[in-house]
Amino acid sequence: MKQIAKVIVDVPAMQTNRPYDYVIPLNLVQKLEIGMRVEVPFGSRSIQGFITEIVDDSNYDGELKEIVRPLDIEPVLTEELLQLGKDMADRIYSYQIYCYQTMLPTMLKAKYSKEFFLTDEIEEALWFDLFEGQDTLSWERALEKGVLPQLLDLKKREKVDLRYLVKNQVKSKKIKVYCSAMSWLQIEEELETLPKNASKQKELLHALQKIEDQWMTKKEFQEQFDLSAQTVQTGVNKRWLKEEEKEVYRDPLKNHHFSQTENKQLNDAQTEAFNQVKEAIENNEHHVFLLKGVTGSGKTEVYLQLIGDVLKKGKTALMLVPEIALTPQMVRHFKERFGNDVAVMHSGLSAGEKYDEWRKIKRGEAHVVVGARSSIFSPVENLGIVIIDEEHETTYKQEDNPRYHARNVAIYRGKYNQCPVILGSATPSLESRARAQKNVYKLLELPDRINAKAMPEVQIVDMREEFQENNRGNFSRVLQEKIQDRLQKKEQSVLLLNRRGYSSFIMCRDCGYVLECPNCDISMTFHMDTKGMKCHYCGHEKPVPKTCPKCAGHQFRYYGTGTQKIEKELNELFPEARIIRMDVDTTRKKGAHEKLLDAFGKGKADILLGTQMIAKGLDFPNITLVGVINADTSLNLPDFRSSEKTFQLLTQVSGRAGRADLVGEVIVQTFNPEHYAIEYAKHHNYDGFYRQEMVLRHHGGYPPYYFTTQITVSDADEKKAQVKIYEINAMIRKQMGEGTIVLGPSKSSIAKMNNRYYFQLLVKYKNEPRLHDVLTMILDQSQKDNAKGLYISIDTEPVNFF
Ligand SMILES: Nc1ncnc2c1ncn2[C@@H]1O[C@H](COP(=O)(O)OP(=O)(O)OP(=O)(O)O)[C@@H](O)[C@H]1O
Ligand SMILES: [Zn+2]
Ligand SMILES: [Zn+2]
Repeated sequence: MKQIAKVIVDVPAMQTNRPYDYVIPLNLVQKLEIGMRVEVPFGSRSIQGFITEIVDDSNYDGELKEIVRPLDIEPVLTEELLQLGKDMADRIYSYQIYCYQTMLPTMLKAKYSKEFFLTDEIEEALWFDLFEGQDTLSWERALEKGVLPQLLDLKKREKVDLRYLVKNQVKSKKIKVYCSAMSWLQIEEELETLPKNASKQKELLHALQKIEDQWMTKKEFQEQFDLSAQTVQTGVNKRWLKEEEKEVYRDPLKNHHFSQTENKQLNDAQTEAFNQVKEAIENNEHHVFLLKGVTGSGKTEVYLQLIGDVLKKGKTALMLVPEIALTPQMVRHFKERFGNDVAVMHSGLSAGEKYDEWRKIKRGEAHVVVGARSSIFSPVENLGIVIIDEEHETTYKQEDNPRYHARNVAIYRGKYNQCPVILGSATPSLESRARAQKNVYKLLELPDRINAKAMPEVQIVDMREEFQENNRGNFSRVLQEKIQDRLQKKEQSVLLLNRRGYSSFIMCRDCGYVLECPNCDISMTFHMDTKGMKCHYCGHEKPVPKTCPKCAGHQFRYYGTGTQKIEKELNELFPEARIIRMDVDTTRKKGAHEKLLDAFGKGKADILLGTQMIAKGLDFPNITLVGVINADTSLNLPDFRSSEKTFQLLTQVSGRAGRADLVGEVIVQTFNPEHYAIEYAKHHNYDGFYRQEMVLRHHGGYPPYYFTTQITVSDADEKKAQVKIYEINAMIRKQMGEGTIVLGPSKSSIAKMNNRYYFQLLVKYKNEPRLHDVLTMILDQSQKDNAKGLYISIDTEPVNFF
């Protein structure tokens, strides 16, 4: 019987954003499944695609081409993910192919070679025929021999499997493991033959009697039985131990030891929150819960117990954490509770590690996924709960195409699986809080810290006064005193340098010239470590000029304060203090982030100085002082969310102080002490902030009162981009209803980037059912321009305004 596969092809364009029909070759009928990748002819070439549907008939009039070959032996996308990709592409004006590719680990996107391997015994004749007497068979060889259909059959019978080998030869990882080569009795005999003084070897033999047929690495052997490497090697040489190679998952946490933790006794507020969600789990009901709990209120424990509950039902759980909060401390909570049932996904993993974690999830070997934004696409089945911690974080929105928001994807998956979604935060986004107000989300609150611990006292320091009194440094006198005090008491301090919306640049003292990037419309940033200038948008680098390009003056002024400069100042003020600095420079190396935090946790430093990345998730008992060096920089951004972001940052970082027995204290230095974001943060008053900010948003016509969609046009030719944005502007204005506001067109605030010119338009609306069609049409019509290098991008609910 003839079968047709509908395939989304790897041609990201509006016209090709729909399935194409291909005939399934006869020998693959009944063997291909939806969600598999296939190679298909397209025009004159061969490309990759995803099967989204298999049908008996095609409406296509012309002659259909055949699928060239499958690229997988089992689906890489589930039915749910296929559907999600389709809906998502439409909602966020992207292409299905982009959405599907985003869902997969890089290893599956990269170029790869593949091999079949035996997982079970097969008939000898077949073994010789297919595998030529070997354990593995490369994919190419299988194609050459034309035996793919037979292999797929064997796969169905669970006799063979396929593994991917990346071009650069990162194979599945193998390690050597050892096991006793002798029976208990044989060992007894061996013991008799040993001389009296061979005590080490005897120890080894006794150890072997204990492990029986358990396989271990040499290292495990040494550690478990307290033996030296040499002794173990003797055992190998004497053939007391037999050796074997074992395929292992690359375990990014291999050096960590996790001891099992038990559920904590929940307090009243935790219990109440837990029960409400549990009810939804019991009834297989989809609800979105907003768990608003002050810092240190024990949100994590609630997540843990809910996940435990879901696992007991044989279901799976997705736990999202912002990338920078995905610290070992965070992961540890989950590993300690659920052990190997947890897969961890974040950008710090190598491609191989990510692929291995993904496979664990796909195969159902891990039921809990803890990860950053993109792990919302994990191929879990039978989903029982989705949790998004720190739900207010803007990094949950991807800024490149596909511009999805993990929160929306979470809700989609929650609906699809009829399971609850929890959005947790001490400082919920205004959008989420407002939805809870309208009962779209259910509000759950943890108003107090665990054990009724007090919130830390926050003191605001007016830096203008410091200035007037001739303190030109970055540390106010109070903050200096407090740091000194902590040093004496051997307690720890955390200092935050707010770098949001902030850059350091150099300016000519004589003429005021500021060095700008030649490709972009932005001043270049000065980097202390390399003593060079760099453009943050295109990466262009330059040495610091010796003379001013404009007036040939020799003197430059350095603006802005980097963490290095602050560290230097700290060193001068407190020569005896041990300082750990955490910023992009000190955390670039893999594992550095974790090492630094670990050292701080172990008390190897008195002060942790860092950027935003230290504001979250730290739960160290000895931190009693938090200092915010500059609260204001993020207040001055041309973004209607600048107050919200500042309030969130201050609240989060304050939350690091006094979480255990010691009382915590916070010093916030600012040039705007009367700003409401700072005032409310001082009093830990989220609700007050929420009310005032809502009034302002209402007046300004901003979210959550309005939806926003931003349209950006860019081209290497400024004129062309400008003409296009005016065209779009006219089209939109003509069709939009009353009450919809169109702002612009205007130059983007970074009007030139990487030698391309940017223009934008912002549409604000409450209810605009036609907008979607109009925008889709605009994208449709822009195909020709696209080929000539003019790009239109549409961002729904942008989170960063520049
Ligand atoms: N029911 C409980 N009994 C005792 N200790 C608890 C309980 N629940 C949580 N804790 C402990 O309280 C501390 C704070 O909890 P947790 O880190 O989960 O707070 P959080 O709400 O996630 O805070 P943040 O938003 O600041 O990250 C942790 O050390 C945790 O182990
Ligand atoms: Zn000059
Ligand atoms: Zn640049």
